[in-house]
Amino acid sequence: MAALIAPSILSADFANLERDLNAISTADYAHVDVMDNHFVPNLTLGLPVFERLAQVSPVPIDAHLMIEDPDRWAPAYAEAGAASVTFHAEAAAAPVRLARELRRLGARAGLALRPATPVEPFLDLLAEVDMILVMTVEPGFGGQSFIEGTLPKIRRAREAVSASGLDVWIQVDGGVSRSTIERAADAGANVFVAGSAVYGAESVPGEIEALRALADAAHAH
Ligand SMILES: O=C(CO)[C@H](O)[C@H](O)COP(=O)(O)O
Repeated sequence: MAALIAPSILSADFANLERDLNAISTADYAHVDVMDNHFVPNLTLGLPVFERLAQVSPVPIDAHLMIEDPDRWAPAYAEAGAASVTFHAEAAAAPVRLARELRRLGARAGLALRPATPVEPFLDLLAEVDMILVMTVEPGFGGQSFIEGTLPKIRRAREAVSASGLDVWIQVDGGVSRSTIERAADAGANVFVAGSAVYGAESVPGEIEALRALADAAHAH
């Protein structure tokens, strides 16, 4: 299981998004956080900006929609060119219908869970999604500390995916850094979102490589 690194542009310079996307050209994905100030108490960007990011990004875009009513809005992000669109289980009215629609539009479908949302109700639906995002902080802001209590949930999700024989990715987002990535990888995550750790580093490509190496080494144990 190769570790995939998805730097979050929430920690980029919003006046220089194209430059800061080019800075992560060695990453596997660019993680774009869409926040509506309703589902989370923060506001980032919407479709018009997203469409341009998808056009100029050197790497595929992994959209994380922290918005209400994703049933209505998420398909447009797939149409705008997102390689992967992740919506929140707590916000979706019909998650299976929405995941099927995203796949029909050619995107990977991701289901996100806030730290307090259990994964168990969704384990029978693994065949309907391409990725489970276990939030390792409360969504809304970068720079928070990793919630260690989410590790058992990552582990249970990985065990269920392995038992199913399906290739469902498990992503972690929030507080991922050199000091936490190994524990998340050991618990079974294979896609790692990191905002402040990457964009705050002295060398952005160096940090991407260091995170990837640590996660790969943890997987190898
Ligand atoms: O979804 C998020 C917060 O809700 C983000 O992806 C956030 O950018 C993670 O940042 P950091 O790596 O600094 O914790």
